[in-house]
Amino acid sequence: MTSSQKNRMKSRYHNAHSVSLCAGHSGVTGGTGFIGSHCVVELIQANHSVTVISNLANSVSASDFIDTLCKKYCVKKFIFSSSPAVYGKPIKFPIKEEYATGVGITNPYGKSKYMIEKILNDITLIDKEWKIISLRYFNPIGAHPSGIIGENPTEIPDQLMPFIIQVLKRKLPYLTVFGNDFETPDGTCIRDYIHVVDAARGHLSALNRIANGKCGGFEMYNLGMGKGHSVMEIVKAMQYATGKNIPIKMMPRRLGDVPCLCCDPTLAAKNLSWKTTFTLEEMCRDVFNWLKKNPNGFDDEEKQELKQG
Ligand SMILES: CC(=O)N[C@H]1[C@@H](OP(=O)(O)OP(=O)(O)OC[C@H]2O[C@@H](n3ccc(=O)[nH]c3=O)[C@H](O)[C@@H]2O)O[C@H](CO)[C@H](O)[C@@H]1O
Repeated sequence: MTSSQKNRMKSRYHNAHSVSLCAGHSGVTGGTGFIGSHCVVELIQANHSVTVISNLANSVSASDFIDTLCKKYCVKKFIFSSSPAVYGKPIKFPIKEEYATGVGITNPYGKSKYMIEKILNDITLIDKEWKIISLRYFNPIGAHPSGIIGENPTEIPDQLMPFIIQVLKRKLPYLTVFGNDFETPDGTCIRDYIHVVDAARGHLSALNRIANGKCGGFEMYNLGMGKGHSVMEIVKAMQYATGKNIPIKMMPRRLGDVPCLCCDPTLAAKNLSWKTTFTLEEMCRDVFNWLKKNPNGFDDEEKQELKQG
């Protein structure tokens, strides 16, 4: 991997973790791209092998994206980075793609994902040239097993694993556990965690489906292990992987958190020939490996590269 390729992967990782999962797709044939979360947009432009990454936060709406960017670059086939948040507060588990979306969504993030999915679905109904796969990936954690790419939180993170990383780095004194009174075995929320490499593989599988002409229009897939782990199980697994104590402080529930989000990944297995390959232990192992190799995140490497000119 050249240094510029590595930098591109890194910048995607910094922009939004969902977009980072797209790393390594620049070899994909033209006309295919991704819309990541937080309005980070990547287009892989037909024939020119040009990757345009624009952080368009707050400056572009979904309809602007379609009307201007997609039409301008002739991109009618892409992967949309969606979220299980579109399911709102599901009543049945594990969650299947056919379950209702849009009902009881507890946060604006989930609402925007839901609305964009609806717009994209409509587009594929009107114009059959559009082929869009929406990937609802559950909770991606981990790092590349090489230890070259990993999560590098710079501020106080909102999400669980980045927060634990900051505690392990002693940048934060303890992990705040949001609620231990949920209707789950240990009272803490259950999520379906997947390794970032599995999530990246899911993108490749989805791209292959589109490239092979098998995508019927707008399709959506759950990317998850099909097995949930509670916040306390994640803490214990990280303690085991690192051999370090992770201090915790119990706090009230966080607004919008649902007790359990755990998927049925059968459809992805059937249509995308995709399933997870990493265990929770391996996710934690790779986070720790990344941390050991990069105690200052990307900072040291960037300084080194600057020195070398
Ligand atoms: C509301 C929201 O934006 N949901 C997104 C968030 O899901 P989640 O809200 O499930 O992810 P998260 O990592 O923020 O939280 C996971 C679990 O850990 C708990 N927790 C989290 C942080 C912390 O400091 N302490 C703590 O206890 C939290 O209450 C939850 O039960 O991220 C996912 C990807 O990773 C998806 O993109 C979800 O759509």
